[in-house]
Amino acid sequence: MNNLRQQLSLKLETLLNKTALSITDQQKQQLVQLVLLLHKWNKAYNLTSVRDPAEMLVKHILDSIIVSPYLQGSRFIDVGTGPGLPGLPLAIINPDKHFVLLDSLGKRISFIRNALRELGLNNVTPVLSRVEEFKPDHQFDGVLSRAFASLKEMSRWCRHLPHREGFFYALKGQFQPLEAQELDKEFVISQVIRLEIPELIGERHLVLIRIEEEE
Ligand SMILES: C[S@@+](CC[C@H](N)C(=O)[O-])C[C@H]1O[C@@H](n2cnc3c(N)ncnc32)[C@H](O)[C@@H]1O
Repeated sequence: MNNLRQQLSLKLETLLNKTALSITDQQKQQLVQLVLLLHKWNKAYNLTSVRDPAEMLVKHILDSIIVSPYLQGSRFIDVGTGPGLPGLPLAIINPDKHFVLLDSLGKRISFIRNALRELGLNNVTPVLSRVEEFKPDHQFDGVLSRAFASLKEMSRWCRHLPHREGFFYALKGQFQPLEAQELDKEFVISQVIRLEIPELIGERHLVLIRIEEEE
């Protein structure tokens, strides 16, 4: 395991050098620890179809933290987070922001609770709920999602979650302009950002959506 930890640390360093992201040594160790936990619990909990830990670094860790420079505000919710993606890697590198990680599957939330203890993170609240039924005390600066639902479904189901100036941040492969046309009238796409992820084959996009309320 120590050998694997070293290999992953070296690979993470190489990947990060190809990005503009700057993170502390402790955060790098926590990201590697998260991959080791995903690898360890994957068989029992069926957390991800990616089995190879080195591939997890690219497809899960880099793919999550690459969003960090675009986040505006301090309170976020990651809906349909699964094993905490993109929320857990983002929480690791943004200790000053708070993340609610929500999923309707108990096993995935159990994994996240266990990971929080192992990683010593205190800026994350795991929530077991269907998103449509979740009633937060306060609305959020941002609603994150990755591999969750179409833009139309996600925006409808999560309409109650962002505050007036908040954004939806949808992390996707290809961006289809047709998906934008299908959105309900009050949802407006404010930005589509093409993301560059080292060693990842295929396109990645971050779609920012806001709600335009009628006067
Ligand atoms: C394909 S997984 C994606 C997980 C993670 N975001 C990722 O990128 O790896 C979709 C997740 O959404 C959750 N989910 C689906 N419908 C949901 C709902 N209505 N409310 C909350 N979670 C939901 C599922 O349990 C599953 O963990």
